[in-house]
Amino acid sequence: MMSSKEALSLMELHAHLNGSVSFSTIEKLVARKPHLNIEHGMTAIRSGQRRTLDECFQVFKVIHQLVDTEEDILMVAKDVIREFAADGVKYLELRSTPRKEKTTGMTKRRYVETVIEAIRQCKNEGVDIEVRFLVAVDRRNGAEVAMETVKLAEDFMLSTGGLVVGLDLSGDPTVGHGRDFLPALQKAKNCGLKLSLHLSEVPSQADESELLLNIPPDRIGHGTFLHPEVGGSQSLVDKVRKHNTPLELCLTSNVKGQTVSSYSQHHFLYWYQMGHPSVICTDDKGVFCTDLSQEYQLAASTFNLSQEDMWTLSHKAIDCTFAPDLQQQLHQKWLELQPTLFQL
Ligand SMILES: CNc1ncnc2c1ncn2[C@@H]1O[C@H](COP(=O)(O)O)[C@@H](O)[C@H]1O
Ligand SMILES: [Zn+2]
Repeated sequence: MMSSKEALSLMELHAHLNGSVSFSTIEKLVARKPHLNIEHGMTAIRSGQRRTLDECFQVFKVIHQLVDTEEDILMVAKDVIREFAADGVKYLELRSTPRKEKTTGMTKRRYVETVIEAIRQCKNEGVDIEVRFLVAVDRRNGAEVAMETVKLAEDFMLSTGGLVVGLDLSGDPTVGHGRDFLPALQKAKNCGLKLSLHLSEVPSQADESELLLNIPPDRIGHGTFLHPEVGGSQSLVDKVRKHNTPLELCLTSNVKGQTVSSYSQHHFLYWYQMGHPSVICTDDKGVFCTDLSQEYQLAASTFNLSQEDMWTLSHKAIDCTFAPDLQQQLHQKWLELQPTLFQL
């Protein structure tokens, strides 16, 4: 028996920086920018509330208005890192879209540098968490920007001593087509960046997923509509299984964003029962008002998982990180805690 949920060590592999901003950080940002007249109801989707995915993307626009200087980015990133650590997360892969803000003079390069600075400061302050960064490509910005972003990510991968580990493809899934991003994604892969791609987050992306799975990516975000029962196909499932590509699964995000009708209908069960690498993640803990330990509890209560099943789930996530240099030390950490968790 495990004594308390805090005792579980966790791995977070899918967290968008600006979607992870907590209520208390939003309050600090609002105090910095009272003229924007932004209330908390505009930046988060509370318990029991649902939004269309499109409405979720409007929420990100509001948060971006609040987070538009280097100082904001530094505060937001440090707060988010500390909050994940307080929740028991020992390894965090943050992802974020570099943004240029004309009005404040923030450049994309400074944006990434500031996130890296936040990671370094937390490390120096002794926060008990390892953090790595994925540079995100927002599909709404098109192929040319994607290629520039890959160059930026490559530069930072080389200059940060391995803190930048990969590239993410995200943004409104109903905008654009994955084929336009193939050259950028191929280039990223060839230069050693790991790829995590949001795939089949909405129905009718089967063609795109088929194409992007050929790269192949190193991990898949959501993959909600990959399997045949929900309009995907066996060929998509076979591709994912052939490469043993881990899935990053975000229960509350999908339920609140209404791509999944209820927790019990979540595709976690499909992949988990198959024994496929499935990693529970938050996606946007601020916007969806959750945290990683809550997502584990939800998975446990919905799918009847024991404490030991949860430990195994989080333990297996170690093999899915983009930081192979840390895997041995993380395994060690998990094994040291195991006897106290289960009183072996
Ligand atoms: C809900 N499902 C989702 N699907 C696709 N992309 C998402 C997302 N949730 C977040 N993002 C992506 O992350 C950005 C916010 O963080 P950053 O400014 O990059 O730190 C959003 O603008 C979107 O591009
Ligand atoms: Zn996501």
